[in-house]
Amino acid sequence: MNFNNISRLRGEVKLLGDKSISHRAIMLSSISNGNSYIENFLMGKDCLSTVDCFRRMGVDISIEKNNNVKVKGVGLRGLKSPYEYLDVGNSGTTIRLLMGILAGQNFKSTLVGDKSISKRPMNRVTNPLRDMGAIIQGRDDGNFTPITIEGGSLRGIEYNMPVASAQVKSAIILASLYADSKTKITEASKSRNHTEIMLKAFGGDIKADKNEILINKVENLYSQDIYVPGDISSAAFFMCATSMIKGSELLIKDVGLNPTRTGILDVLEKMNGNFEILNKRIICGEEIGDILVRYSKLKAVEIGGELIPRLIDEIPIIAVLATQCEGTTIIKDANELKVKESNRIKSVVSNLKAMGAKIEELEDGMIIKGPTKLKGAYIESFDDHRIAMAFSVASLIADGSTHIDNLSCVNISFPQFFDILKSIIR
Ligand SMILES: O=C(O)C1=C[C@@H](OP(=O)(O)O)[C@@H](O)[C@H](O)C1
Ligand SMILES: C=C(OP(=O)(O)O)C(=O)O
Repeated sequence: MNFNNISRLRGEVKLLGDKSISHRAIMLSSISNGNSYIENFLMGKDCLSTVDCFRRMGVDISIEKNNNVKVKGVGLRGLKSPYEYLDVGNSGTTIRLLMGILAGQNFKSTLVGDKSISKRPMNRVTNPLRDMGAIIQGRDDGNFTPITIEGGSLRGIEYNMPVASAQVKSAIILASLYADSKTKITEASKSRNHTEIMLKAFGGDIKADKNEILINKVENLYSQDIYVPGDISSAAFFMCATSMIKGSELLIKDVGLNPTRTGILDVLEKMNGNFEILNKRIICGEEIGDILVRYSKLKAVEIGGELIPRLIDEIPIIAVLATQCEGTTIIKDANELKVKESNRIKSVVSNLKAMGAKIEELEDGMIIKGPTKLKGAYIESFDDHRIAMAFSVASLIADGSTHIDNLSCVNISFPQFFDILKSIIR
């Protein structure tokens, strides 16, 4: 793949559904009563791992034309004991949210995943679920896969979140559906709230006010039709590419704009980016709109604190963008990057250094001085989809050719990435 000497990006694109919302749509539809239709589902490997796990527990899920999915819900207590391992592949969202649901089942099940998953910490979910009464075993006292969960009757807990993580929060919310008393979760920094929004639509008894969430048990959840908005985390690659390449202009249609996910827009605005939000509306409780973005001369910013959970997956591409900003960009408070598909602080710093960027690694982030003309290099993706895509964008603005290993990992979250990129290169 070589994208040297492109002159600009132009056009109109529509992206497949948001990854976080697609996972939740399969999970909640599976444990509700009735048939749910999911439109614009993300047919990426991670979301298909979620589909596979629920099929193994007896849920009839059919993938139909045009990225639509039909789920025949089995109800809160209708999942069947799987006779094989539940394989979550590369997906942190699948394993952590599923652990919450499995904690409430009257059967024992074992979760496995790929090499990357086997290194990601699960004790952040294991600990609160054990407090609720689940029996969980796994390597290093339930911290790493394979993880076996013996579910059963659970009790509600009061839980102050030690890390800003929507996966942990969602696992506790989903387990609370099976608990005999109320659960209260308090977040220090607000993480994405798609579970709260969708669960309410399915008939869950959940109240979310600022950083506090209260959940009570219900007898049933009821099926819903869900439209999944375009994934802002995928849109971010094209928004940043367009902002960096002179003469570029791109319209990205129907993107999810839930405020817990729009940190990238706040950053672009602070950098002096040129973009407009058009056609803003709400569908299935989620904000959605079109993003019209144009090239502009950018300036450095400081990124940290409560902004981090609102743009955590976008940091690799933001770091690439920062190399083109005038001044010093500081990214801090981003320790969570170390426990993603790769250690994203190290992956970003080593690859940007190889391309000639002025970048310094911090314990919890990085410092980038710009603007720098990047040069082509040999890039290691570390089999991390966001690293492969961020550096594919970096290659567009680099002198000389860039080689990135294992580009196929983009299929985890964005199988159409290269097709869409090719379609907008002018
Ligand atoms: O809940 C979710 O769908 C996600 C939450 C985030 O992880 P954490 O909860 O670990 O921050 C994010 O990085 C991941 O891509 C998706
Ligand atoms: C971290 C990510 O996903 P997950 O945690 O679901 O593997 C991601 O998509 O960047």
